Amino acid sequence: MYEQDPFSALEAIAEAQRIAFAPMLFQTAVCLRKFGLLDFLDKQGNQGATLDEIVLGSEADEYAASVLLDMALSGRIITRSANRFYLAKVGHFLLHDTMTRVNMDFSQDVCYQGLYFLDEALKQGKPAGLRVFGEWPTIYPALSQLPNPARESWFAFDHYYSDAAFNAALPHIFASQPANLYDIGGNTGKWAISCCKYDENVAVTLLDLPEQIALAQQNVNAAGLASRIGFHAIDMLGDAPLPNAADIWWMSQFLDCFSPEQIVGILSKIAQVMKPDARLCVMELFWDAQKFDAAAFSLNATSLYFTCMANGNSRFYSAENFLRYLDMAGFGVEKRLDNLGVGHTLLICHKK
Ligand SMILES: C[S@@+](CC[C@H](N)C(=O)[O-])C[C@H]1O[C@@H](n2cnc3c(N)ncnc32)[C@H](O)[C@@H]1O
Repeated sequence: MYEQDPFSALEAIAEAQRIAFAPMLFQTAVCLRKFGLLDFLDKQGNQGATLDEIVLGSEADEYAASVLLDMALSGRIITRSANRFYLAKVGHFLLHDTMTRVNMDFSQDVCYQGLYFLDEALKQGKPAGLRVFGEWPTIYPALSQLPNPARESWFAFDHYYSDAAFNAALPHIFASQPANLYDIGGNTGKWAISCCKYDENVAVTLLDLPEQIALAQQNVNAAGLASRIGFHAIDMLGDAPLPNAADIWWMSQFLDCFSPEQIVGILSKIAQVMKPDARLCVMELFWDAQKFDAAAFSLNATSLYFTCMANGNSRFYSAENFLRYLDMAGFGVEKRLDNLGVGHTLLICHKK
């Protein structure tokens, strides 16, 4: 992957301008959606629309519509012929594709303002952009308190990616009929609830930071599963002893919240206490395990969210590096399943 320079000189200088003006193109796309221009052009279909018709059919006045439409032409979001504008394929996906919408909302609502501080975050190893929302050392204790729309967009992004993979992972996890499952970094309780619905005999314990547990508890109570899902408030980076009754230690999109040293530290502590026949099941997104270039691009872009907004020292890893961390912590990979859901990898591991 990424071994060739794919562009001619002319293509490369054009590409460089797209990068130089990337914020303008991005904000144009956000506004085209927000002011209803994409929606209107979509409804117009093959008929297209003139500027006057777009002004009447959207929330943009003539000036706003005209600057947005011109940039949208250059961004290949729309086309124009004989004074009529038409939605192009890129515009269609910006409007209708759930993954694109979730990614754009996350970029705009969670990351955009804070990313200005990326250089500071890189130099200090701290999430310097998080200050746009408040004073926290990392985003994790702040998740349930983030102002909207940042909070909603954060959870929509997180769930969009894990939900699809959850369904695909369930049969693999329950093949060994675990009686006890720990959901480490269980967040809102979605996976814990899915497990209890999938297998009526399993008991789940959700381990997360205390701030996060409160939110998960509400969801579990609402699902009527309070008797089967227990909670254990814990900082996995701290010294508190770990419980050790699990047959499965499940971690989904959890270890990407940590630096390599922290990952090896957390996994080593688990290896020390886990039952010999228990399994560690890690579901992660690896950029070098993706089928599509756009997926690797999205993951590498999201790593900068970890740098600037989340904690300043974590990322989406390559599978190549991550497998080394598992090995260093004393785990062997028994089974690797790529391309679950939207590009997840499930690693079923045993203690060596
Ligand atoms: C990206 S979310 C993953 C949520 C969920 N497992 C999923 O797949 O959608 C990471 C979770 O790890 C939790 N977390 C982060 N740092 C933690 C720590 N030091 N100890 C325990 N939990 C932590 C966060 O509160 C959050 O719920």
